[in-house]
Amino acid sequence: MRKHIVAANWKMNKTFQEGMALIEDVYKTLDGYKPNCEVLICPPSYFLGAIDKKYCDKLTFGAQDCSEHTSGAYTGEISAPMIASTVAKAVIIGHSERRAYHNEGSEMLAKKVDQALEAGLRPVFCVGEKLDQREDGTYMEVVAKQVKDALFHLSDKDFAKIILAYEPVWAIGTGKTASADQAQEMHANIRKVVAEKYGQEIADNCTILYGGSCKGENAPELFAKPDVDGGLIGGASLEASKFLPIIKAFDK
Ligand SMILES: O=C(CO)COP(=O)(O)O
Repeated sequence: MRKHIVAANWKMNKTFQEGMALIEDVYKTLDGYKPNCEVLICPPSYFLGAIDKKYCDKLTFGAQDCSEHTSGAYTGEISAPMIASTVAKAVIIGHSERRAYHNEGSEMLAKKVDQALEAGLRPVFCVGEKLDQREDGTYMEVVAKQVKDALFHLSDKDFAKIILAYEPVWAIGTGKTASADQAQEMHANIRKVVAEKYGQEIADNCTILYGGSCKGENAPELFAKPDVDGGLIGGASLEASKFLPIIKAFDK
């Protein structure tokens, strides 16, 4: 059966001290409790080298982005091998905020995915339509194209390492969640697109997360859908007490 994951994307929030305290808080809330999902925390990259390995028995860690280059004169960039030299085991790639504010398109994202895989990191690859694409009815094609253009050069073996995250841009940080039916419709279509290229078994094993105003109140309904395998959580991951109910949504 495919893996269920609840992932935190802290984005550009928390000072170092606040971040370390939040990791400790999340860890403590899991004391004496075994989640029915993997709990993945993606803080700003500069935290990663300082995270104590003791947390890794309950939490996994990841970065929010990596460079498309391996090393060299790219001031301010952080490479996949650098990330992989810390506790991190995963990296978010193609978040809509990177696509929008840093002009990241499929060609660049394909290179980032290659870098991550080469370094032994699991890419959490984000896709999602904008509001006008939802409204004009092209959202299925838009998202299918994002998946194909950045990922379909991969071998079966490499594609099997990809975690997908469907994050409708209109639902991110807006308080407007996709309904569970809207998420299910999209996730099922993504799985179909993957199956057409990589076969049913790889598609059935592919974890597809939902992201966009996911919180404790709506997570149980979203995660109950057959093709929704967890969440990629922004705002509600910034406090342990708000994050825990999302993790617990898999207990229901
Ligand atoms: O972008 C997101 C996670 O990557 C979702 O953010 P919010 O949960 O704040 O809407």
